[in-house]
Amino acid sequence: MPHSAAGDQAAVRQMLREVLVGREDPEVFFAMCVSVLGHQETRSQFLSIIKPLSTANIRLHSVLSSIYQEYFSKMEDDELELALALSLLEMKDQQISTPNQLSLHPAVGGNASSVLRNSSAKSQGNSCTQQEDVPGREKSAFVAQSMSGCKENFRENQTYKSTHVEGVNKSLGTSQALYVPDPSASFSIPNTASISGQVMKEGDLNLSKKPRRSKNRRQRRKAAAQQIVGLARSPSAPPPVLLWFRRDLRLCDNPALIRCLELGAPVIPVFIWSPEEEEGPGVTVAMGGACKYWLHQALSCFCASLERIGSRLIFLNASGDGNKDGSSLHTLKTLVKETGAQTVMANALYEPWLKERDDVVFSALHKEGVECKMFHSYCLRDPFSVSTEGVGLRGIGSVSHFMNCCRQNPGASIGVPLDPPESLPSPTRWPQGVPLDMLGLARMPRRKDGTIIDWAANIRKSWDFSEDGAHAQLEAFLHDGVYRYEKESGRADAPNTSCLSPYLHFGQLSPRWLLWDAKGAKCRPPKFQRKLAWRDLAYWQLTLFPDLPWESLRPPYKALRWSTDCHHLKAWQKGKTGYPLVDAAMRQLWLTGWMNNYMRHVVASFLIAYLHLPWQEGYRWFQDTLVDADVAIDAMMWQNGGMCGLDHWNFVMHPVDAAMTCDPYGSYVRKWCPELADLPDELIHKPWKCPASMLRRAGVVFGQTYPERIVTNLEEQRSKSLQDVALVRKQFQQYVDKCSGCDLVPLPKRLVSEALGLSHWDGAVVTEGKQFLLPVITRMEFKHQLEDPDADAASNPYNAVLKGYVSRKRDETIAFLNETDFTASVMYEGAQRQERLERDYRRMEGLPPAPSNRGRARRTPTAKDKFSVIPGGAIASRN
Ligand SMILES: Cc1cc2nc3c(=O)[nH]c(=O)nc-3n(C[C@H](O)[C@H](O)[C@H](O)COP(=O)(O)OP(=O)(O)OC[C@H]3O[C@@H](n4cnc5c(N)ncnc54)[C@H](O)[C@@H]3O)c2cc1C
Repeated sequence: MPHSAAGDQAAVRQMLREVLVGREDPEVFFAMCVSVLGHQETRSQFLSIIKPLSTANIRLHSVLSSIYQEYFSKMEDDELELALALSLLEMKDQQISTPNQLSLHPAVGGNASSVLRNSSAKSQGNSCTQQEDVPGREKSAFVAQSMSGCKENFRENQTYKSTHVEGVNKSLGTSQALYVPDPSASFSIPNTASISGQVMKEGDLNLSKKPRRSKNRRQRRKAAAQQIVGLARSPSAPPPVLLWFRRDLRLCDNPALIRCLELGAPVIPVFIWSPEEEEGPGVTVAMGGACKYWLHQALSCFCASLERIGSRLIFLNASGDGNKDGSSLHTLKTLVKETGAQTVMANALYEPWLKERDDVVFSALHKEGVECKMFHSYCLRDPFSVSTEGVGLRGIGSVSHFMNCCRQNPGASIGVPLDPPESLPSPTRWPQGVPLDMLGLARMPRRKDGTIIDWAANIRKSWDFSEDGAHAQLEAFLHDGVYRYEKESGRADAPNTSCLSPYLHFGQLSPRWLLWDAKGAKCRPPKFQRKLAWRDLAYWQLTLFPDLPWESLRPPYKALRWSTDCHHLKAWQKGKTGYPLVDAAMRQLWLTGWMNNYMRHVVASFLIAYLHLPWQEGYRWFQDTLVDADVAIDAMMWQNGGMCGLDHWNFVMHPVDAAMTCDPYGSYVRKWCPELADLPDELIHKPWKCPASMLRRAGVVFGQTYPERIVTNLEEQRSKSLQDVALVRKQFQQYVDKCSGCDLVPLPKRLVSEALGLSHWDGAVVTEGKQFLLPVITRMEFKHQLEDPDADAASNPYNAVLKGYVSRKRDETIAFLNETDFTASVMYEGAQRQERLERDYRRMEGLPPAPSNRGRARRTPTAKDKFSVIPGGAIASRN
């Protein structure tokens, strides 16, 4: 495709429209202009290109003008240095391009650096169609793509969707439709990350890098362009930057990482292991066994990713040799001295004790002349900036209230996900770290005979711990599970949820990236998108109530009579309660480090409402065994389940009724409790109802092959739980609102200030020790129970035990089925015996098998299937 200046300008205008609709950043756009038009032409034409904006979008016009001014106000010297750096880069690039590649694609002669430096270089006749065929030559393809008026190829390659935006086109003086790129469009990008005056290493050009999903290409182009801007701004070799990785183990959408690149300095990625700091002041079990194991694997994968882009990850143990105070601050100070770094960058964490640690570290380093920058990316909203202003406190704790707060006080925009860098400039000398194994994250216990107990073998089999694994999981979900998410995310027997929680927890996937992809997917269940709001809500609550992981928020509930039966606790932990659904879930947790949300509700209800064990026990076990154990989410959920959080679960899951809904054919139970595999579907969730002959045939012996139930009278247990709550509410009436009957919770100072309309906490108004009490969401059955604390649960009209069926009619049917299930099971057994005899007879006589009885064939569950519907009412609408 011949090159034309008109074509270049058209491509630039096209990009400008992208900026206007917010799909591209002004800085990126400017960098594109430089690469497409060249230095001189950008200098002479840029202002006229953006002129239409001076009336249509004054703000954007002024942003672009100032970028232009800043760039061209650089002194001659800077430009010379930049040119030198780029030509070194170009030389190196040519050296490592194999002759094969060049001869295969003779038309591809230039690269981004030469184009940047000299606009004439771009006229070497690149073709858009060549881009995918040129391994390691993406720079040229990128330039070709953005230039030459190659609109046809441009569209062809990118599957553009036509979206007409009249006003915008008008302001750009064109009648053309505005094209919005399909997120799945493919782009090639330049390999340009280097620092001025520093020769790139081979690894920096990343020729061998596994191509990422095509969906990312547009964004990768953006990051690369940002690097161009960075290059232009940092002409001399600066001291290295310490990039402090914590729970942001990813290359994609990592603001601190991209910001480092923009500085144009060598980057030293470090990871500091400091378990005491992680744990914080209370009992958080912030890094349980499964999490540590995941972290170890994730660090190993991330280290490999960094190596692929020419860098590495330095591991440091805060309490290692020579670091007596065992702090991250001490470790960083030492590192600053050793490397001469003058900047430290990181992405923020929001656990209050970690934020406090970070504040201390950054202010101490700052005092020593080190520039420190913290970026936000762990949640969609910075939890410290979410405010109730304009919304009030009514309904606090619910996700709807939280979303209202975010809507009312939007704060900084969520923005567009950032692309991964293609390379990372490395320092001339790396500091010394320790091997990853030395952090002791994946250390396994040993038996007396010295052999290792590899408890993580199944976890290893179940997960891909890498960032690529996260993206593959996301993609798989958006192609399949997402279509069933809205109605069937509660199914235990089908993978209908995203299984992304550990990746989100360790920052291998950013919530913004997830949101962006979920919004771009064909099927966008609002329920799924709300899940990310739940996640943010948990962090917000933790910032408001730092005691969340260990102390009940509702004061009376601290006095609840909890059971101390450690046998029950052990049985629950090991999946030996005698209730197949609970056992299956707890065994899945132990073996894989995960279970879905519905199952977490089931086992939590069982622990709290039926075993009366304190919610903190559940929280701690989850923290130790979940690979996604997250102090904020786990604590919020267990507090709510434990009846003392800001919100109440308005339901209790019955271990058998829930099973009929989430595992109607028993396949989930068969998988995790194989000793029950031969029981029929109808009775697999209640083996104690099986006739002895059936148990015998299935090889089930209670107390031997499968445990006896640890509690038998569930209704009685439930009533006791309800009565206990009524008792403490009666005892601590000062925490029950007389008008509404709701529980009252002491408000944290931050919320008091907001309620009083103070923009900052004012010590003079909100005095220490003075409690402000707020009525919070309270279960109807608790309010009712207060009238007659000794009444049993069955007589409470608001009884929160979910039957697992949507309508009353269904409930009645099931009640009937429950009553008759023994008779039914005996009849079923008779029919099966008949079938077996017939089968044996035919086999003996050499007859073909009997044609299958169509009426009996197992149906594939559908949305209309009574078992396919997750419980309605409370849980469906609340999640
Ligand atoms: C008692 C209990 C304890 C829990 N402990 C944790 C925990 O330690 N860590 C954890 O990540 N989740 C926890 N959850 C929430 C939820 O069960 C998991 O996030 C979910 O099962 C993870 O699977 P997924 O990625 O397939 O979820 P999806 O349904 O696909 O949701 C996508 C993402 O949204 C977020 N999310 C989903 N549900 C919730 C929720 N209720 N609250 C906050 N964020 C949510 C998670 O990050 C999840 O990965 C807990 C739930 C309960 C009932």
